[in-house]
Amino acid sequence: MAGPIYVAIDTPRLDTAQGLAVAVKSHAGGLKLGLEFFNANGKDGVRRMAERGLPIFLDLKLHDIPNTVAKAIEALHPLHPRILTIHAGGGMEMMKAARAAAPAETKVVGVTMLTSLDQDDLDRAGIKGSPADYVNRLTDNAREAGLDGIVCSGLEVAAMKKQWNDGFFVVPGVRPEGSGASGDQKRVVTPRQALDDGASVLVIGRPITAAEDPNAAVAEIAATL
Ligand SMILES: O=c1ccn([C@@H]2O[C@H](COP(=O)(O)O)[C@@H](O)[C@H]2O)c(=O)[nH]1
Repeated sequence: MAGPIYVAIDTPRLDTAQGLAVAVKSHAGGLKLGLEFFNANGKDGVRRMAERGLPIFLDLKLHDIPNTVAKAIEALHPLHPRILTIHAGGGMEMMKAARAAAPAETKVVGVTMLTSLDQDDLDRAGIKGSPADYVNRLTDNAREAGLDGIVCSGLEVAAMKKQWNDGFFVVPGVRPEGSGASGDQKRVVTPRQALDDGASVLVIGRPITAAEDPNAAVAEIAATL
């Protein structure tokens, strides 16, 4: 892997996505494609992005019954994603089915608590305890189910790494020092902090893709790591 930064290419436009891939290529470790891109461009779009030569992280956050998730993952086999997300809240059987359905070379990681949520969101959902407690419970389940790792915020990654040393930790909600408002992200840390605390991969989107010069933006972030 060239580096820990996976750039979130969140656009429905294939030409824009390809332009961004070219712009960030020398400092990115991979490209993260999510629902916005996948729903607009499908598997062919993913193949076109893979032609750029960077590993592909398919962030589809699958969340359904075990059979449906397993079949959905089988349908993605031809794409050979390096990383694939499911929701850790989908239950033990679903996570086991997901891991079993994915190729060995794909890291299957469980989204614990979205970085756009905070304590208030947990309270409203009737979930007891703090974000740290909730992430901890779901991480234990993901590990027991045989997943490769989890998605969590940089606020939790140090504690999760401590208890799961060889886990694979994907950290979104990353904002460079002094980048101002964090928008819809509520649990946010800097790239340096996330990496120091044990992140395997940093997912960074808008601070790079919305910059006037995405290449300069990713280079600047990479220089802090
Ligand atoms: O908990 C999560 C899980 C996934 N994401 C995804 O990461 C990127 C973040 O983009 P930014 O522009 O850097 O905020 C985006 O694609 C999300 O779908 C997340 O943010 N939090």
